[in-house]
Amino acid sequence: MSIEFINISKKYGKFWALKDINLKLQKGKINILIGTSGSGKTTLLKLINRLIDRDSGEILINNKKINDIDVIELRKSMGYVVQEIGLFPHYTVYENIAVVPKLLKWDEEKIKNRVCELLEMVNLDPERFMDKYPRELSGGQKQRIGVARGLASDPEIILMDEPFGAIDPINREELQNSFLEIQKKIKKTIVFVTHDIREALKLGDYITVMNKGIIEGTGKKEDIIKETKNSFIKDILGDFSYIKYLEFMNSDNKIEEIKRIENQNNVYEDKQIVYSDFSENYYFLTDREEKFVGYLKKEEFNKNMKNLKKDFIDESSNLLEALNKMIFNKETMIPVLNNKKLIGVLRFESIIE
Ligand SMILES: Nc1ncnc2c1ncn2[C@@H]1O[C@H](COP(=O)(O)OP(=O)(O)OP(=O)(O)O)[C@@H](O)[C@H]1O
Repeated sequence: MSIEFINISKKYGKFWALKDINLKLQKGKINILIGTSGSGKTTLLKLINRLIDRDSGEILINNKKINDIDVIELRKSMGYVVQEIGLFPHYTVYENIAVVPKLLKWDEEKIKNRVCELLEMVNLDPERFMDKYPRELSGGQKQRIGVARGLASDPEIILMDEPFGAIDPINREELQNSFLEIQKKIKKTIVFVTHDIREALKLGDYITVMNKGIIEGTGKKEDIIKETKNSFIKDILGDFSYIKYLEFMNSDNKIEEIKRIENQNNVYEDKQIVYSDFSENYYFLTDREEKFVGYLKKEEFNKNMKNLKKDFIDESSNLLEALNKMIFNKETMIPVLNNKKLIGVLRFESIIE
């Protein structure tokens, strides 16, 4: 579901918390709102589920004005995860997660299945945790329950206000990783407030940078990273050099195809298949199941297999890992695997383009 803000303004007394905001958030993506303290991020987020009402302008969800939707229905249709977690202390983990499904009058069997599924999704054993009370959980575990609760009714939109803000760095990293794994499966429209640039770059597909109630810039993460004109955005990015950003980007659309060299079959060992890159600088060997074995420069092929290089990156690796391996191997490309199978190569040129 897309979310669109049209000429949205919000005043607290005489103070303009949001000034004429025009913004479209992307369906099925993680949309980050980042900015300095007091820039209006939380206000913008809470306008979406009408915890706060706008003074002027319209917010559209799937082209429908949210002020035309019953406010309770609107809230039931969205997940909401906040930093303070807000778990009910006298409810068990099960009861906390089941709040919205119960409001939606799901039958008990369906709720139970959903709670178990969600606990597994956030890496907590349902048997062990279902009947615990919030006071029996660590901060990181509570936050996982908070995320599970936000996802409970399988809403299309999930609003997250610094959900990992209060967690120590190690647990935070782990939670962010699980969250990315979950989002890969569920592909929800997520609006995620943070003031942590690392978190924004790690999690965001799209990033909106806010400052004093206005939007300084919005766009795909890759484009925000390359921003050179807006000094506020440059300041937010801080002393991150381009090489550091590579850690937050993956090889997605940069993988180059390879071609199978039919007549080279069995040249080396009868169990292997040969591929090359399109410019035929390298030859790649796989076994009969197409599992990667190694690669060589073309001129070395058939000569000396002891020079066979075995390094590769996984499709999900970030570009910094890829670059590291290239430098280590003194090569300008690295094979890319998915599930041990060779799917292409990544070149140095495509990292810097
Ligand atoms: N209920 C309120 N009454 C008066 N002023 C408010 C109220 N809520 C927020 N503000 C002010 O509006 C501005 C924007 O607040 P908001 O919470 O949206 O900022 P934020 O970007 O989320 O900040 P932070 O990162 O510190 O949470 C701030 O200056 C804040 O003091």
